[in-house]
Amino acid sequence: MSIELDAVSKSFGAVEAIRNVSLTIGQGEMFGLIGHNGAGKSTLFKLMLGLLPASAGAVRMNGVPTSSAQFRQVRRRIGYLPESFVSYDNLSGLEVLQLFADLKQVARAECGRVLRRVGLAHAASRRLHTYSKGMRQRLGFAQVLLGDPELIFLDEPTNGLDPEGIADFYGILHEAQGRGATIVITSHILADIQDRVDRLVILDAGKVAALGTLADLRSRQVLPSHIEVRLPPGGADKVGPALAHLAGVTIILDGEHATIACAAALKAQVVAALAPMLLDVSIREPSLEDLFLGYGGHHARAH
Ligand SMILES: Nc1ncnc2c1ncn2[C@@H]1O[C@H](COP(=O)(O)OP(=O)(O)OP(=O)(O)O)[C@@H](O)[C@H]1O
Repeated sequence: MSIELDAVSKSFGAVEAIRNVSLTIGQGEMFGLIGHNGAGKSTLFKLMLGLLPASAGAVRMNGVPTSSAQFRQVRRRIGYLPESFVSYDNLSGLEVLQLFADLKQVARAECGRVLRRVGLAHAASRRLHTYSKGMRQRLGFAQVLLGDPELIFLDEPTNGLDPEGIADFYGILHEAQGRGATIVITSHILADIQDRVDRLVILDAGKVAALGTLADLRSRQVLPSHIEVRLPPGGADKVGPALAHLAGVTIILDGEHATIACAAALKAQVVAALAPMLLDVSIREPSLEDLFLGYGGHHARAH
């Protein structure tokens, strides 16, 4: 399913939570939504789900406006995991899932398969109050998967999951993507999302600060690459002279280690110039965290 936002704005009284956002998410895409606290991520999700009406502009799914009567039919094909998945503590995992199956008009027989898929088969008959945070999150994810949705919205889905849980989770998402599902995901764990989404948008105070693939975002911002080297005793003194012919290179010396920041286009020349004296070298490309801070995510530090 494709999603189209056409000049969408949303105000709550004087607060402009979303300002003139236009973007298209293609069918089968894994799309990331990044932004600091209060940037408007949850509001944008709710607008896309048709849970909130836009103050201006239009949201369409496969061409169907979320404000139209036909959207009820489209909504059946959507799976949604809210930021905090709360359910009935006195029910078992299986009972909770059966409740969701009934609400979604999906056969209850699907519940066992989905519980197995998220690794909860062993705990199906245990009451929810005995579940850990990660198990609850897995159950929330199981609820999303019921009925093989064509569009999956996940708000901070890896909260509470351990590294194995996160890997399982993305494995399942890739299966869904393989059968053509479109996936929209928010995360504060930037390192977690950066190698997994096809494209992403960075929201800043309700506006699109950046939109594209990670490579697009990196190339537009021209952030430096960092080359970290280990040198033999006395090597540090030779780094400056060896790189003197290259413009725009910053060198930080720390004993036998040096970090050289330079434009991506200069990496090979820096390494070649230092090659005779290198004991070890590693290159760190700008991370999503670096991009996020550069595109306005610095506000996140205040929270
Ligand atoms: N129902 C509401 N009434 C009034 N203001 C709201 C409402 N919902 C959101 N806002 C405001 O809209 C802005 C965007 O909030 P939103 O929850 O979308 O941000 P977010 O990016 O999801 O933040 P977080 O990362 O903290 O969950 C904030 O200033 C928030 O206070």
